[in-house]
Amino acid sequence: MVATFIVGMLCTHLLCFAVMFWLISTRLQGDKLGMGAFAAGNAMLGFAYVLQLLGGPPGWNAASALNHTLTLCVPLVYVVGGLRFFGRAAPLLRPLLWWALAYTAAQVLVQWLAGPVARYAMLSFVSALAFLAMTAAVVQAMRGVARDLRVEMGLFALLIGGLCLLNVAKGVLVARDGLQALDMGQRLQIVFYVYMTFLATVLAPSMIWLVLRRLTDALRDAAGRDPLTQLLNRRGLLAGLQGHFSARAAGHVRLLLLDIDHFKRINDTHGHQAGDQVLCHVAEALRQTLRHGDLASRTGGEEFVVVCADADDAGVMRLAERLRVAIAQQAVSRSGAQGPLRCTVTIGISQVLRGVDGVEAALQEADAALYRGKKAGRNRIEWAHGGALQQAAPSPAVIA
Ligand SMILES: Nc1nc2c(ncn2[C@@H]2O[C@H](COP(=O)(O)OP(=O)(O)OP(=O)(O)O)[C@@H](O)[C@H]2O)c(=O)[nH]1
Repeated sequence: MVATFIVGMLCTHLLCFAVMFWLISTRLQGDKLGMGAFAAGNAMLGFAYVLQLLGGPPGWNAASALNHTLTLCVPLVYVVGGLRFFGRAAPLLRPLLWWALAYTAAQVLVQWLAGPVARYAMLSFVSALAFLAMTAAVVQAMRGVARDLRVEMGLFALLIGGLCLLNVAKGVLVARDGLQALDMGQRLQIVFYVYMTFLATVLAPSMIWLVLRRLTDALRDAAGRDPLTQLLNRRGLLAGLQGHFSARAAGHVRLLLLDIDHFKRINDTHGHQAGDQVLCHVAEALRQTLRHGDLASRTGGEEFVVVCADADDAGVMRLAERLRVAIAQQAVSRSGAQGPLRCTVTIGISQVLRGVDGVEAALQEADAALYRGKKAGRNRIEWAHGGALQQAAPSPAVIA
């Protein structure tokens, strides 16, 4: 009676969360974060328990065979959901059909050759193997794709590992005591159902928490990025600087303010679309040239700010020069049969910055230096404390 009540609650729980996962997946556009697969997995497991409740005592019939196949398909469906959550394009329907067919055939064979006890023991041992593989996969993910979700993944590994052990114990009991070990009133069965209910109670809300985390991270990231170049915007730049200075071993930084030369002329001569391509070209040059730990942002129309971390004067100068040359030398990639287009930048470098409080002042210093560079002929680098350290080779700002 107690076991029947627990399994009834478990079914309700699994089916309710199946509906919730499905509803979430319908609200997500593009990346569904595996919610469709998790909904299917919950629905299949819930249906398997409904079959168990309605099917009566263990034995060989269609409901029991379907129950076993469904139960064994669920780990596969959850694995596919997990892969999709982490951005892998994992197919579901075809592998699921093959797996269901293979396991149903194995059931018929084992039932025919060794009888029902062997078939039930097989379900427990194969389930244990599947959960062992899932635990190993979750632990592996903690070192790779799920590095930012270590705590959550650790909890999942622990819970799925427990399920693996319970299945081993159940398989051993079935092999030793026969089908009576599966009586719903047996102690291990009750422990099993309570554990499953606990899992369903903990794992389903955890999944929703993970989706929420992913969505809020994506929102924060989008709010801090420039949609055209995918570099940070001003808000992202400030957040990046805050992150840098809040680290215990944070060193000083310098700000490099880059402004594309005669950008208005590029727009006027080649059109706004070409202007946008030039902006993307500069952004790409920044991405390719900067070191890990430096930050690149587009803070205004044709204005970029680079944060150069922990470098001495010579290092900052080398970086600025590499940027200037990279932008000037590579032609802007343009669609269609248009001729090559090049651009140059003028760069102003701020004094050393040791905390976020000084950002506005540092930007003003870099801006004043940049202004001097523009006045002095463009395509050059100027320090905030005066004096051009690099006189650029004269080159036309735009060669069309
Ligand atoms: N294509 C494109 N143009 C933009 C964007 N944002 C601002 N602009 C244009 O950038 C131009 C900036 O021109 P100016 O500030 O006069 O500067 P400049 O022509 O680069 O001259 P110097 O900086 O003195 O070399 C303006 O024509 C803006 O319309 C954008 O997102 N895309």
